[in-house]
Amino acid sequence: MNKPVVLVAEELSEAGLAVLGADFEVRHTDGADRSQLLPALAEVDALIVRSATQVDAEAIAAAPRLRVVARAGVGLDNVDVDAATKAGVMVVNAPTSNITSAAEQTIALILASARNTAQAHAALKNGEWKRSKYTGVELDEKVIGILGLGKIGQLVAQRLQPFGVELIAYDPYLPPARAAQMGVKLLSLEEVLKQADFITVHLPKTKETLGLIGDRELHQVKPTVRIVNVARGGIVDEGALYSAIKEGRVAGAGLDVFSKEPCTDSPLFELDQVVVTPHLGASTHEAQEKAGTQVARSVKLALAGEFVPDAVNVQGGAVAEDVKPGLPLAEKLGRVFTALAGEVATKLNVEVRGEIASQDVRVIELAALKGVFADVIEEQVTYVNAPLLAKERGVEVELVTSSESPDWRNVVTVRGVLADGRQVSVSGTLSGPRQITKIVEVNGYEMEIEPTAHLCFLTYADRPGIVGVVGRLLGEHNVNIASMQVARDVKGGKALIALTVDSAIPADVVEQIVAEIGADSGRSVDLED
Ligand SMILES: NC(=O)C1=CN([C@@H]2O[C@H](COP(=O)(O)OP(=O)(O)OC[C@H]3O[C@@H](n4cnc5c(N)ncnc54)[C@H](O)[C@@H]3O)[C@@H](O)[C@H]2O)C=CC1
Ligand SMILES: O=C(O)C(=O)COP(=O)(O)O
Repeated sequence: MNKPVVLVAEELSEAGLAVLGADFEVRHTDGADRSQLLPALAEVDALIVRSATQVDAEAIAAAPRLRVVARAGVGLDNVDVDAATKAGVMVVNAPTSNITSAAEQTIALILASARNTAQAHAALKNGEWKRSKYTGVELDEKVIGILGLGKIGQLVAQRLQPFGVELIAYDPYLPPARAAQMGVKLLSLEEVLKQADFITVHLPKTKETLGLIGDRELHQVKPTVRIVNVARGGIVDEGALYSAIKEGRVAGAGLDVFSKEPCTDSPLFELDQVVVTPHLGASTHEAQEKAGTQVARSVKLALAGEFVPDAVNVQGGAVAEDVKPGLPLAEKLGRVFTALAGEVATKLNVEVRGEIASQDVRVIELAALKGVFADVIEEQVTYVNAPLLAKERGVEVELVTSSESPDWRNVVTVRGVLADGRQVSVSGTLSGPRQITKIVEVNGYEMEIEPTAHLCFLTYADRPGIVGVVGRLLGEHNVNIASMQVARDVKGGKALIALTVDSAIPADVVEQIVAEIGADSGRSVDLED
């Protein structure tokens, strides 16, 4: 069998490559070069990038086999997560891998900016001993304004505390009590701009944050303020920053990131008050080793079809061990449901009853949805896009849980209402020590059958002679019956035959059976080809 192909589009640590091991074919390309990237994507199952590769809708469309995009770092602004989700492609990052490195780089730039370290260094190496020109400022007793008090912002706050500073922050999504625990006062953006002697940016680049610190904001700051950006270029508008420094409205800046990268030519580089580094926040051996190994592990899990804790576009939390066996069961029930319904339901309930219901079972709902759409949609259906497919088709989905399960330890039911008001349901369980998958209910009829490769369900008016007719017709078409169960509500009422057979029953044979026994419905289900 061919090994899954992992395309590494930017530098990945040796440790990361080692985690991937020999089970994958690892290919390399230069992700920043579109003419290399796009053709290289044609056959890949996984793509690993850092910040220089644009994983946009065009790139995703160029990768029909792609199952996971892994960002060996934090920021996902170079990955079109919505386009990936639509295509059923999982997106993962390594959310803690480089945060210490980014925080340390921030401290370096704050201090370098306060003490003119880089400029003095360059001058001295150029033979100039200039002491008064490079007189700086202390951090002691200064007010530091942190924009974005998330993982990196918090590490920066911790590291600045011993300098004797006052910490304030702007982050409307963080509870003030959490900030207070860290000795940080949460304020409005305007207040932070007004009060801060240093401003350090730790926001993600989003529609809201792009240009957040622009001309208007830079007219509100103290003229002695120094601004450090180790987050993303463009959050602080570069043109506005240039004018503010030029006009003496801002004292200096430390920049690790730029609106367009690589950036080797910028008006900001002409200003002596500006110290710059070429996006080095995550460039330490430690961060790269962590980022590489974390994403390699995620890629392995994703390609093995397992739950990936760092996935950013899969709903639900971590999957408990005793919930995991329920996933293939729920997916099968979803497929049987759609085969029984013959159409996509307008309303779906995924019910989980029994011991596992006390856990987070949202992933069972996802698995059921994946099954529901698996045989009716051309594109790949995954845990990632299944909820989106339901939403696009206007299917209302609800997860119902209960710890009560009278007959079985755990039961999963997929129940739906069709456009004409009909109800369809199918329930299953994992039975015995070997956890054998069993269907235990179809449309209200109790039964116990194993959902093997080929199944058939017939509903009809209970009367003698039906089993014989079904057996004869299947025999005539060389379809061997593996098992058969008959269930009914009351004698002479509605009955259901559930069959497992050794080969797919052709559609015309099902029609013939339905016609001969006058069945209300006949549905064959093929879970494997
Ligand atoms: N220079 C470099 O090499 C590195 C840069 N980064 C950048 O740093 C950013 C922050 O990373 P983390 O702290 O790990 O992320 P995080 O998600 O832990 O923190 C971001 C914080 O920003 C806040 N926030 C989001 N949108 C906001 C808005 N519109 N207004 C105000 N606050 C908002 C959130 O509430 C959150 O607390 C990343 O998105 C990435 O772009 C990350 C690592 C290395
Ligand atoms: O992790 C991040 O968000 C970073 O900015 C680091 O980017 P990089 O992996 O060094 O290209």
